Amino acid sequence: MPSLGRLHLITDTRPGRDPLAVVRAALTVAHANLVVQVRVEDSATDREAYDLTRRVLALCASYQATCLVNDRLHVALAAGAAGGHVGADDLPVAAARRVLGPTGVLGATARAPGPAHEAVAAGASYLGVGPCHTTSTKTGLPDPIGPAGVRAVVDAVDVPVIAIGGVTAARVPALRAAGAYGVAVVGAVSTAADPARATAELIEALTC
Ligand SMILES: Cc1ncc(COP(=O)(O)OP(=O)(O)O)c(N)n1
Ligand SMILES: Cc1ncsc1CCOP(=O)(O)O
Ligand SMILES: [Mg+2]
Repeated sequence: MPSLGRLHLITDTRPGRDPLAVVRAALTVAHANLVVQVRVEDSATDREAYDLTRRVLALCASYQATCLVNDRLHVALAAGAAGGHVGADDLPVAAARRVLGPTGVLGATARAPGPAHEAVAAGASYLGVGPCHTTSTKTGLPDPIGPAGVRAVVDAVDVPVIAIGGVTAARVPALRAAGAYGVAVVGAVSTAADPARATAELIEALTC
């Protein structure tokens, strides 16, 4: 597998957002450092998820950036994405690995060392770990684990750890110090007045 990008931009498809404009802006700054994860609302149809993924893939191709699909691995495969991301309500990691095959990029959500170890043993290529901080993007999450919680997972696995949840450029140094390989964001880029600038600040914090 080529090296994983360090900035994961998760599409924001809430009403009033323009996910493709945000992805376009982020790509002009982050290039191949960007992983775009296509995440749609649960109420979206597979056709909508597929169409958005195809459009994101077309944008990513010009920058050699990676495109993954959240939850819906059949959409990932049908659209030609590099892989997908699963959590507790999705296919189990071992089943997801069978769907994607040995070379697909497979992310799994984990919040603690035990489940993290199990996810890697079952075939996860990377882990999404959080929520690290309070987020308003997703409801129903457990309490934030903070950088110390990230460190506990990092110490338990040998795959890249992507910190998620309330991540901002200002919070990246502490997450990197805790061993995070990269970060995943929705709001920090999607709700920024200038998404390209917000992306640049995140990349700077991730690579300095
Ligand atoms: C990089 C990354 N980490 C965690 C998640 C969350 O996945 P999940 O727990 O399945 O929740 P939903 O995103 O499906 O609501 C993620 N998507 N990406
Ligand atoms: C999908 C998801 N899973 C844990 S936090 C989160 C949302 C992260 O969004 P933001 O970067 O706006 O906090
Ligand atoms: Mg999920």
